[in-house]
Amino acid sequence: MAQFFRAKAATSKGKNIELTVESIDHQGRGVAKYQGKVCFVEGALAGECVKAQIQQEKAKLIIAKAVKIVSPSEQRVMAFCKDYHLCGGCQLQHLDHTNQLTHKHKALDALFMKFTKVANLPWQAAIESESTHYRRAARVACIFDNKAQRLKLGFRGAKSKQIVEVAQCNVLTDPFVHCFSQLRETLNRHTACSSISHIQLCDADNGQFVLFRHTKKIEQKVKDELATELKPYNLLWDDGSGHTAYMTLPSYKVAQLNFEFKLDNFVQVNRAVNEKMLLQAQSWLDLSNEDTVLDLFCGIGNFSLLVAKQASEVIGVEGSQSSVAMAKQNAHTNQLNNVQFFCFDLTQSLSQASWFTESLNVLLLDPSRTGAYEILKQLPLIQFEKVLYVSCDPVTLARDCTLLIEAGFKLDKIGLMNMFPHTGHIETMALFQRR
Ligand SMILES: C[S@@+](CC[C@H](N)C(=O)[O-])C[C@H]1O[C@@H](n2cnc3c(N)ncnc32)[C@H](O)[C@@H]1O
Repeated sequence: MAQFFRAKAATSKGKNIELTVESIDHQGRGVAKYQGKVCFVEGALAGECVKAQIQQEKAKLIIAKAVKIVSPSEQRVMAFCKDYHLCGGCQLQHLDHTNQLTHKHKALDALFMKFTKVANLPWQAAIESESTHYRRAARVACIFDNKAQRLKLGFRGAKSKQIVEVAQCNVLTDPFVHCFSQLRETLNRHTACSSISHIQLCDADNGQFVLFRHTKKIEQKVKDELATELKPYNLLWDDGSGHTAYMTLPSYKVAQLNFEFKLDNFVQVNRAVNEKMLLQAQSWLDLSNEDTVLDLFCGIGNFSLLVAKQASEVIGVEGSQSSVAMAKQNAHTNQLNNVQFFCFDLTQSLSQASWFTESLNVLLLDPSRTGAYEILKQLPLIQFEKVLYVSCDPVTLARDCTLLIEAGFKLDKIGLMNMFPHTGHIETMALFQRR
């Protein structure tokens, strides 16, 4: 076959350009134009003039990072974390807290307009918590640095595998704000800890849990020494075999219900927002003992158990076997007999779903970021009177809502839940009623 010479495209990566930022997108990035291309600028705010460094250039768009703010916006504030510009955890610390919510509203307005053509959304008051010390669970990355002969631990840098060795993190709840130096020093006293690949922190209602994921065997003697050195944390070990021995399960309480979980289950990380979110769901749904609720992506039963207190029957569906087991256990210990849980991959065909019945009349769904398009496309939506969509991704929410609107539902209420202040995450609750 003939071989043609193809010159390499000139790369603009690393080039500094000057931009005037027009708006910010749903991920909190500045949006500007450069030589006819749309340019997304990390760390830049609407109205600012910035010097930015190109990270990536494609046919129609450029990804860049602000390196100098030439004329700052009035909404710009000093980040409260000294590692903010390196750490990938927060993206909006440079935007003042009240304007973060305004930005998230505008982003959703724009996405709903784009996908559903619905304007003037029926906004309700946002659910909020303290803007710092709100995060009860986090994952800490670890790597053994061969050159320095020590275990490094911290958070991954923005879009990078590098570990930023933070000294403290003020979005974590109090017990874990300063845990990093203690963990670093203690683990580095034990050579056996060099194979720890990550650590999960969880500030549950019944204590603080720290799970170490490791790839090589760690002797019980070392684990016992660490348990003493890292008191009062409850230490847990995961060697990748899928079996972690729990003396006590972590748990949280909402409205007199007790939820136990394991650290591989999904739990909402902002305790205050979770509680308000559940109570808002209960109030918006306004269920009676004639309602039969389908709770899709139900996790450990966070919503299912609360709605089971009012509805006649609840069916919870979830893909993680371990979460389903916890959901069943939680229903049992909270003495709720009108709720059943099923393990099912909701991207699969509904014809395989033994849990589906025609008597279901209320739909609640809380999918992960990929949304719920596959299952919404298959469900006979006509049988539902109300749909409550809890979302952690505004793009998939707006996309999926087109299916609900096409099926004859009207958006009745929508509200932000500021689950992750200072980050680009946008969490939303939307209630649809049959027209
Ligand atoms: C955002 S969490 C919500 C969990 C629960 N509603 C809560 O409030 O804690 C999304 C849940 O969907 C589950 N999930 C993700 N993809 C799924 C799929 N394809 N099929 C079934 N469940 C899935 C995850 O395991 C997770 O528990």
